[in-house]
Parts: sequence; C-alpha cells; structure tokens
Amino acid sequence: FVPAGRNGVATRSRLYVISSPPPPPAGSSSRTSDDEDENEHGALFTLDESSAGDFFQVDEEKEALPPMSDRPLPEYTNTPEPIQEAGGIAAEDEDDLSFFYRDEDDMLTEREDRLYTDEKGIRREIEKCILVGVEDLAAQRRAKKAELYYDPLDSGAEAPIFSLEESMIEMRELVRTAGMSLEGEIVQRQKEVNPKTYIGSGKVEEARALMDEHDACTIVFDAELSPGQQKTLEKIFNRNALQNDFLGEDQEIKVVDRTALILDIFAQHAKTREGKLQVDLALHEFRKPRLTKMWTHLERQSGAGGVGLRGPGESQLEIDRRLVRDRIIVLKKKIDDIQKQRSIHRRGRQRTGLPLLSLVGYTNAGKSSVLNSLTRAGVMAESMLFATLDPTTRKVKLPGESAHPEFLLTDTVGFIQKLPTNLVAAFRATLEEVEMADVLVHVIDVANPSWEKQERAVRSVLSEMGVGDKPVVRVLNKIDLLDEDEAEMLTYEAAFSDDTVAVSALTGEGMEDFVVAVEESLNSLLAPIELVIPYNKGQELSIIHEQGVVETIDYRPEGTYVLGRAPPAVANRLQMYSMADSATGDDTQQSTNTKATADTDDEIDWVALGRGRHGQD
Ligand SMILES: Nc1nc2c(ncn2[C@@H]2O[C@H](COP(=O)(O)OP(=O)(O)OP(=O)(O)O)[C@@H](O)[C@H]2O)c(=O)[nH]1
Ligand SMILES: [Mg+2]
Repeated sequence: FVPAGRNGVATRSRLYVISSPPPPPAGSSSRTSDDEDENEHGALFTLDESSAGDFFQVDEEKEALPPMSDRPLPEYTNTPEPIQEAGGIAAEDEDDLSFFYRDEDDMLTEREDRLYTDEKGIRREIEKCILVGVEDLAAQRRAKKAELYYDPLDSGAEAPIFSLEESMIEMRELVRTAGMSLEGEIVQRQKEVNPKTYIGSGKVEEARALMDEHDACTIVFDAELSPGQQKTLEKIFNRNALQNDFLGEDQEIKVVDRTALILDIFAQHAKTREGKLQVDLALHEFRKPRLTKMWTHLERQSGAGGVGLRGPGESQLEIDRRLVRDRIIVLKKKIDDIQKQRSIHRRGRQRTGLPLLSLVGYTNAGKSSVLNSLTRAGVMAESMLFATLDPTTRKVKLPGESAHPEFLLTDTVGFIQKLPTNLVAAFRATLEEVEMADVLVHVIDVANPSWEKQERAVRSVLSEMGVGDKPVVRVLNKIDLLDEDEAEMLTYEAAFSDDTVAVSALTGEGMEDFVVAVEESLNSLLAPIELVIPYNKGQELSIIHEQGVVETIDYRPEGTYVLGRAPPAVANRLQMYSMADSATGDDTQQSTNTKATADTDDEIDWVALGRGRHGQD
C-alpha cells in the first residue's frame, strides 16, 4: 500500500489529499478525497459499494468539512463600507452589512421569487415567456462556405454555426431548464441586425401581440443583446404593457438574452460555495454595464432615508454602481481565497499521483452518467442542461491485470455553442481540471441530431483553451436511443478507431470497450523501452513491472532483456541500460538524461499505480 506523498517522486497526475482525513474505509488502499464536492447537502454523493458489481470498484472518501458557520471567518482587506439605504435596495444593503456572516446561503435567491410552491409542495413556474429566434443569413452563408473547407483533423477548427432550427431546439431546452413555460415563438431571418432593437420593428410588434395574447411577461432572445438593445426593447415592451395593463402594476416585461438565460440556469444549479460565488460574480459582471441603461428608474436623487448614508451628491444610480463594484471586488477576493485553497489540495494530489482523466462534452451529453456508470458515485445526472456546475473527482479501479488499475476521473461543467467568454471565465475551477488532465474523455450524445456540430463546438472550445492536443477518448454515448442500423454503424465505426468507443452509459453497453480505450490512452503516455538490465539491478526490473508494460522478457548472460513501455522518467533513468547503442531499434533514445531530471516535475507516479495493482494481487 502506498503512503500518500512519498518524498522525491514528483508527479504530474494528482489525487486530492485531505487535510484532516476521516478514517479510511476498511480495505481502502489510499487516501483520497475531493475538495470540490463540499456540498451544502452533505450527502449528495452517496456510494453504494455493494452495487458496484464485480467489474468496477470505487474508492471514495468525502472531505469532512465543518459546516460553514463553524469555520473561521477569513479576513478581508477590501471590506466595503457599510451602506444603508431605504427603499428598493434595502436587502442588498443588509447583505453588505452582514456580509461576512451569511453570504452563500442567501445568494442567488432571486430566481425563487419567480417560482411558487403549490399545495403539494411542488415548485411550479409562474413565468410565461415567448422565444425569439434570429437567423443571421450572412453568417449562415459564411458557415456554408466554411463547411466546404472543413477539415475534421484540424483540432483548431472554428466553432460551427448552428442552423436556426438547431439553435431553437436548444433554446427550448434552455427555457424549460430555466423553469419557464414557453408560450410562443417568433423567428426572423435577417441580413443585418437592427442596431436599436436587434430584430426589425415589424417583428417587435409581432412579438408584442404574441405576448399580449398569452399574457407572457418575459421575452427570450436567442442572441446576445447589447445593454442598449436590451434597454430599448424593454422600454418598448413595457410601454405597451402599461397601455394594455394586463400585468398589473409591479410586474414588468423582461427582455432576456442567451447569456442572461444561461446565467439564470447556472444560478439555479450552483451547489457548492465556490460555484455560487462564481455565478454571483458572473451575474454582477453581466449587470454592471446594464446598470446605467436598464435601471434608469433608479436614476434620481434619492430623497428620504438616505441621510448620513450617502456620499456627497451621490445619486441613486451612483450608489447602485458602487454597490455592484464593491460586490465584484469582494467576490473576486473570496474566489481567490478558494483558489489558493484548491492549489494546496492540488499539490497534495500531485504527490500521491494517479493519472487524471477529465470528462468534457456538450451539456447533457451524459458526462455525469458515464462517471456514474463507472463509479456509482451518485453524481446528479438529469435531463436538463447544465446539471453539473462543479467539478467532482472520483477514483476508478479497473478490473484484472491492467497496467493502470486506478485513475481519477473528473466530471465537469458542460459546454454549449455561443457561450460568452466571460461566462466561461467564471468557471475557471472546472477549466483548470481540464487543463490538468492527462487524458480527456469527450462524451458525445449521438442521439442528438446535431451531435456532430456539438462535437466540433466542444473541440473548438478545447483548442481555444489550449488543450486541443491532449489525448482524447471519444465516447459516442446514448447508442441505446438509436435505431438498430444507426447504432450498428457507429459501433462499427468505433471498432475501427483506437480512440473512439460507442456506449450507453444508461444500460452499460460498451463500457468494457471504454475501459480498454482508457487503458490504451494511458499507455500512450508511456515511452517505449528496450533494455538489458544487469542481474544485480533486479529492483529496476520490478519497477518496470509495476509502472510499465512488459511485452518481451528474456534472461541473457549479461542481464535481463526487456522490451516494453515505461513512464518517460523511468525510461530516461534507465537509459544507461538501453539497447539503443546496439543495432536493434532506437526508440528509447528520445531524451537525454539531463532532460530526465527536468521532466520529473511532470511525471505520473507510476509506482503508486503499480503498487496499487500489486496490493490487489
Ligand atoms: N437513453 C440514454 N440516456 C442517457 C444516456 N446517458 C445519459 N443519459 C441521459 O441524458 C441526460 C443527461 O445526462 P447527464 O449525465 O446529466 O449529462 P451531462 O453531460 O452530465 O450534462 P450536464 O452536466 O448538464 O452538462 C440524463 O437524463 C441521462 O439519464 C444513455 O446512454 N442513454
Ligand atoms: Mg453533468
């Protein structure tokens, strides 16, 4: 069994190490945990060992963190000055005053106001909306051209452009996930965008009439609206609303664009403290430029109630701006602190060292289901977009005589086309997991008619992130939903490809192939060796056995001949026994000894790996 954090072995892969470890379950061979799944519900990830079956075993512990209220309060230098103000923003003020005593629990409750609980205790949506789809004909034409020159092997390929219908299907799903009821749709095909209202004035009228007809209070645009466009549209719709007076006094028509809709879903799904802080930051960044434009009704010198609490000549708008600005500073600071904590955990994982695989893929592709099917980790898998927002890592043990009996698998947030970059940036933590991974597992929902475009959209994000050249295992998921011919075709295609497997995470079909593909991808991280090891260096031989793969072994007079693969650091260290100088092949001589030392920082702890296997033997 491997003691966590052996000295002198620097590793590339990482394992979460708990700072104050709970007692390991009986039979556990190493100590692992996830710093990320700090969860308010505590018991989201339950593990049913008995159901893990013969095939996969799960080794999992959960970090035992004290409840938030019991933890020491961090010190902040950027404390915003307390502001008290009567009127509409009182809640914000209160939040600022007690900022350090309660925050994450009270954040992001805005959404709740739009839901109500019925007599059976079920939450129901009250928000009716209509959806506006816009097809940019010029962009579509460009896309068609690009399609002609599309090179499937170019990992840096540009993101594909989804057709109007494909995009609308996705938007309907997003609207549903956000908890609204979709009452009607309007589409416009246009050559250029109307700078004031995005869509043409005729379409605005049409939308108004449709909203009128259905008593809808929200209009969702499948586009990124500028703050100015949003303001103009809101003005137009609300003027009409007031004239028709069907919404009552305090309800206003909201104009929501794609970014705002996705942010709303993120806000509803954020579970961990870090996730909530990140979403809150993204929301504030989103609102900041809209403050001036959108909330012009706040733009007045506030009267009663502000005495002593306002800076000289500060208007309501200035106060609002200051509140948002201060909040952004504090949120950033808090997130920074968590990131520091995270890097401590990461160093711990690096010491223990197991290969790290990261699940990536379009939202709803089945990433969490793949993780579940492998580990029965009980990660929430739901038929909604962006069910997962926080990275969750599990240790997976493979069966039998495997060179890589254990690895870590991280579930991450899903990608979506046209995702604004500032939103992506808000999920730095998740993206870091992807950057750190040795191998990416790209899960693709082949039951979705747009799966090829979705796959390309993901690949273009990956290459933007600079991880486009990491080894990838392509998982064609949900084959159970395809008709027989289609399923057969994809399975056939996968059988001819080293890095592609066709599976159903739901039924477990093809998961054995997945495991083999993972093994192969991990093997690709090993360097080929051909050595003759003197008999007095028997220890070196066992290291190769443990950490690498031995293909041929032969006992010769001068020592043991070994042909196989080993981690690059081991291969480099044993280079003095290399057969490279002799006439037989030269594939071990790929780096010098000096490089070997430089490389060690970047290494996987294969000793841990090998011993893990021997522990099972
Ligand atoms: N029929 C079928 N459904 C599947 C399969 N894999 C996943 N699903 C379903 O697809 C939905 C989405 O699965 P998730 O595992 O939550 O997908 P995800 O990629 O983690 O999604 P996000 O976290 O929201 O990005 C769930 O309803 C799953 O039950 C499969 O192989 N077959
Ligand atoms: Mg998920």
